[in-house]
Amino acid sequence: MVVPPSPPKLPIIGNLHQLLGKPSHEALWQLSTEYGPLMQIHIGSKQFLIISSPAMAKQILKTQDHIFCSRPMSHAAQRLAYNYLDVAFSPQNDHWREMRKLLVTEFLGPKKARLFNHGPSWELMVHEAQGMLGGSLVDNFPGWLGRLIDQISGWNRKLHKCFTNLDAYIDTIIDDHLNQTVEEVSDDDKDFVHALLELSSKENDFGYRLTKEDVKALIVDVLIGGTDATVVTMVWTMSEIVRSSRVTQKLQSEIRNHTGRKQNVDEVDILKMTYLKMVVKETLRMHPPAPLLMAHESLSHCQIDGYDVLPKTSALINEWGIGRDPRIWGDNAAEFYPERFENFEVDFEMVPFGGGRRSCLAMNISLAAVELVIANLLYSFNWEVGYGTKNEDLNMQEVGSLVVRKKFPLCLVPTKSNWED
Ligand code: HEM
Repeated sequence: MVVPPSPPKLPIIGNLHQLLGKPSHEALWQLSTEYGPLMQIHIGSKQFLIISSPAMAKQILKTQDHIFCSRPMSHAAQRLAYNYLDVAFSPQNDHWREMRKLLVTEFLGPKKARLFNHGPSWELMVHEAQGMLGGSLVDNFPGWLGRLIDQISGWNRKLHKCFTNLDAYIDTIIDDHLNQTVEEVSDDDKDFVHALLELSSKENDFGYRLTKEDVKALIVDVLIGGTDATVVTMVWTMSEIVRSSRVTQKLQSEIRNHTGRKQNVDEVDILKMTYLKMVVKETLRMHPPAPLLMAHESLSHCQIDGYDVLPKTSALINEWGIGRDPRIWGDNAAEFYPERFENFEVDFEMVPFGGGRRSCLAMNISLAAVELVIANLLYSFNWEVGYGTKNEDLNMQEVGSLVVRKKFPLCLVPTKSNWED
């Protein structure tokens, strides 16, 4: 057996001590500069394969996708996703396949069911749930030690409270939908939850009838995974635009030229806006909302680049690090420069939506939503950071591990632009 290079580890904890004190994606990127693009680390008894180059990412997401298409089990995912009834956290199995097909047809298919209205309180709850999904010791230290630490540290109590709140919140979403009368909701008004509830009252086209728990688990995916990642991307995009007057001017003139004089920018106008697409792409290069994507677990033994990889190894692709690597993006890798995509054919250098069987199924609608929102914000308004801070000095600090967002909320002051005069 030839195992991938690995930093020296300590008894019991493995490499845990090398990840403390900074975000995991940063610590892992630093280690990879010493141990290479295919590195193995251990946290307790669990092994992880850390991927830090486009060539190795291609191995996981394409060449050996049939092997790395499962997800690791974790206590938080099991609890928050109703015992893996969802898509995102479910191991590879028949239920996952059914749910994924269903999400694609109901959420992204011709009905293109819109997102439901979350109300004001969802954000905090979602961030709390994402925090829980980042870490239970019992996942990496099975047995009495992990259980004891999770009990003493209060982690179990926290997970229970988080799940109870989330579950109650999802119940209210479902009840609100069930209480609407046929007259109140026209076909055009129906959203994703209406679509799911209809499917729980009859078999779908694939002969499967959704249970209430299935419906709840799919709402969790959209809430915890989808909506937040899309909003986070909008915030990073707007932040990068505002920081650069050059990008703002170039983008505003593209948006206004292609839209002409009307109330709003629409989906058809967007199709012609090539610079806007490059701006969003550049944002995702520098600020992928999921910096390590989601772990892909191997189903069987395989070889990558001459190294042996054992079954049940979790592969983490350091999208954040690859996106900032000067060996790929040149000396200006740290600069927000959307024009780089004029001459850059992206393959596995950028995979902010993952790839292969477990890729994000909402890539196209999410990109379209981000582009539409940004175009409308810049069409009629100019934006200032205000409060005595220059636009170029906007604070860009990050926070979070599963999803990385701006540490400080983005507060901007709009002024109506009179560009038409
Ligand atoms: C800008 C917005 C978004 C980004 C950057 C994003 C990113 C990702 C990433 C990195 C993954 C993991 C891919 C992998 O493991 O290879 C993923 C999976 C997933 N995403 Fe998204 N996502 C976004 C929006 C959405 C939305 C709006 C939905 C709503 C339906 C969604 C639903 C999912 C689901 C269900 C999965 C799991 C797929 C599977 O495991 O089979 N995402 N997404």
